Amino acid sequence: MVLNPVISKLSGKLVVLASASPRRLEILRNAGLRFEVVPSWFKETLDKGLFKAPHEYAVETAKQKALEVARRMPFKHLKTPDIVIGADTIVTVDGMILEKPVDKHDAYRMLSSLSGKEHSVFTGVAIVLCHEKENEEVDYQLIDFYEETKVKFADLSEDMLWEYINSGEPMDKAGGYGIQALGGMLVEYVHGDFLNVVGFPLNHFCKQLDLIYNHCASSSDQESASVHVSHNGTHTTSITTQPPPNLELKNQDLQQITALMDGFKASKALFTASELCVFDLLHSRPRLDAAQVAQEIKASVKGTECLLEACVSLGLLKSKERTLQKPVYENTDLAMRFLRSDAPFSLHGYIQHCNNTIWPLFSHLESAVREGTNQHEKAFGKISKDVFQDAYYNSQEVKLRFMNAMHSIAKVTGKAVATAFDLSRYKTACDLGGCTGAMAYEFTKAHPGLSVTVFDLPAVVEMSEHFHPLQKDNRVSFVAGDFFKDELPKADLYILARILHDWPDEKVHILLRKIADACTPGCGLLISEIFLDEDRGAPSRGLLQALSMSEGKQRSATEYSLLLKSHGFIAAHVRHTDNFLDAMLCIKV
Ligand SMILES: Cc1cn([C@H]2C[C@H](O)[C@@H](COP(=O)(O)OP(=O)(O)OP(=O)(O)O)O2)c(=O)[nH]c1=O
Repeated sequence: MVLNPVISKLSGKLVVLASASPRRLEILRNAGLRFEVVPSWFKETLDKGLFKAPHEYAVETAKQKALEVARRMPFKHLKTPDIVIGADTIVTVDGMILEKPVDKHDAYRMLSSLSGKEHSVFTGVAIVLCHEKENEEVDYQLIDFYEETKVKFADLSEDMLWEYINSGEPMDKAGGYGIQALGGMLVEYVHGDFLNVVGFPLNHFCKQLDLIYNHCASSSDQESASVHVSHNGTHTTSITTQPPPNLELKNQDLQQITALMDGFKASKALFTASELCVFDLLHSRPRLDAAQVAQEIKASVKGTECLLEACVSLGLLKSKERTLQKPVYENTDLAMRFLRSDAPFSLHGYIQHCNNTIWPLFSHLESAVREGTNQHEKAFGKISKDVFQDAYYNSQEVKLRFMNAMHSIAKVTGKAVATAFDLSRYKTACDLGGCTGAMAYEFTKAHPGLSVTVFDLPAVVEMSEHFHPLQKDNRVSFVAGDFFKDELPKADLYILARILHDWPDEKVHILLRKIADACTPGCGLLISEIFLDEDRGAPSRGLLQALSMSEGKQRSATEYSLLLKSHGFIAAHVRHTDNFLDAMLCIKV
C-alpha cells in the first residue's frame, strides 16, 4: 500500500495518541500504526470568540491537547514520547461552532440547526515531535493542520430527531451525530474525507508524515510544513511552510527581549555620562580612575564607578586594569567620534535634547497613547501648541539646546544629504527651517557653484551666530521669517530637511503650496526625512520617533511623493542614504 511506508516510519518510536476518542483509536489502529493512548486532560474551554475562523479554534484545541500530554508524560509516566498526536473535531453551521452536546436538549438544538442544510466538519490535528536533550530537557516541535469536510443533512422530522437523540448516539459526538453509525441515515451527501468527520483525517495525516519524514529531512529542521485541504465542492490544496512554533525558551529570543527591556537603562546611562561631561573629561585627561572622575564631575565615587562600568559594557569607554590598583578609563573610538562635545560629528547636542526633552515626553508615553496628544503639559508644565513658537520654546536655554540638537544632527547627516544627488544645475538654494546653517554649509561644500539662503524664524536666525563655522562661507546667508506666513526667498532649489514630519498633511499642503508658488518649472525641491518602508514596518527609529511627535507624522517615500505631486512636484529620485536621513529630489513641472 502506498501510504504504508509513511506509517512504517514511525515504527520503533514511542507514538502517543492524546485522545480518548474510540473512533480515532480505531482509525489509526486500522492504518497499522502502533501507539499508546494517553487521553489529554486539557479542558476544551478556549474562548471561541478569540479565533478568526472555526478551524483555528479546532487546531488550537488539538495543539493544547497534544502538548498537555507531551509535557505530562516525562513526569507522570517517566518516559518521553517521540510523537504525540492530538485532534479536535468540530461542526460549524451558520457561524456557530458545535461541539459535543451537553444533554438531549442541546443535541436537539444542534441537530435541528443542521436539518436540511450543508455544514462543515473540521478536524484540527497537532503532531508534537519531542526531542530529548542531553540535560533531560525536552524540545517540542509542533506541526499542525486541519481538514474540512462538507456534509449535507436531509430534512429531519421531529420524530426522526427525537428517535435519533433517544438512541444515545449523539452524546459524545461533535454536532450531536455519528456519521459512521445511525447518524449516517441523516446524511444526503459528504464532500471530502469521510474519516475526517468520524474524528481523524487519515489521508491528510499520512501526507503530513510524508512531509515530515521524507521531505523535511530531519524532525529538528527549522521548518515545519502545514497542509490545508478544503473541500468546498471543488478540491483545493495549498502547501505552506511556516517557521516552527516556538515552544522552547531560546536564549537568543530572551536576549532580544532583555535588550528591549533594558534599552532605556542604556540610553539613560549614555545621557547621564554625556550630561556629566564624562567623555569630554576623558578626552582631555584620559586614564582617570573612578575616584578621579568622580571628583572632576562632582559626583559620588560609588555612583561614578557604576556609571563608568556601565559605559564600558556599552562600548562607550574602555577600562584598563592596573596591577593592585583601581582600573582607569578612557574613551572608545565611538565616544571620541560622537560623544565628546567638540568632535566634528558630535552628537552631544542631540543627546542633551533627548535627555531633556524626549525623555520626559516618553515617560508620559502611556498617556500620550491613551489621549493621542502630545504630553508637553505633563512633562514641562506648559501647553505646547506649536513646538517652535510657544512659550516653552522661547526660553533661551531650551531654544539653544534645541538648536544644538538640530545642529549636531545636521552635521552628521548633512554630507550624505548634500551629496545624494547631482545638483550642478542649481545655482541658488533656500534651506527652509535650516536652523544653524549646518546643512547649508554641507551643501555649499559639496556644490561649489551653489549659494544657500537659510530661512528660519527670527529668534533662530538671531542665535545662529553661535554656530557659524570659524571659516565663514559667504555663499551661506540667513533670512529671518516664518515659512507658513512670509514670502519665501527666491531660489531654484528648495531644501526641506527634517521639516515635513513635524506637520500634519494640512500644514504640509500650506507649505508646499507656498513653495510651489515660488517655483518656476524646472525648480527643484529636495526633502530629507526618515522614509518609512512602504508597509510601515521599519525603520523603528522613525516609528519610535513618531511616539513623541506633536502634530506631525512619519511617512513613506510614496506618501511624501503623493503630497508633493499634488503641488506639481514630480519625485525624480529617492535615496536611502544609510545615514540618519533619506532624501528625495523632486522637480516642479
Ligand atoms: C461529526 C462526528 C463526530 N464524531 C466524534 C469524533 C470525536 O471523537 C468527537 C468530537 O469530540 P473531540 O473533542 O474532537 O474528541 P473527544 O472528546 O472524543 O476525544 P479527545 O478530546 O480525548 O481527543 O465526535 C464522530 O464520531 N462522528 C461524527 O460523525
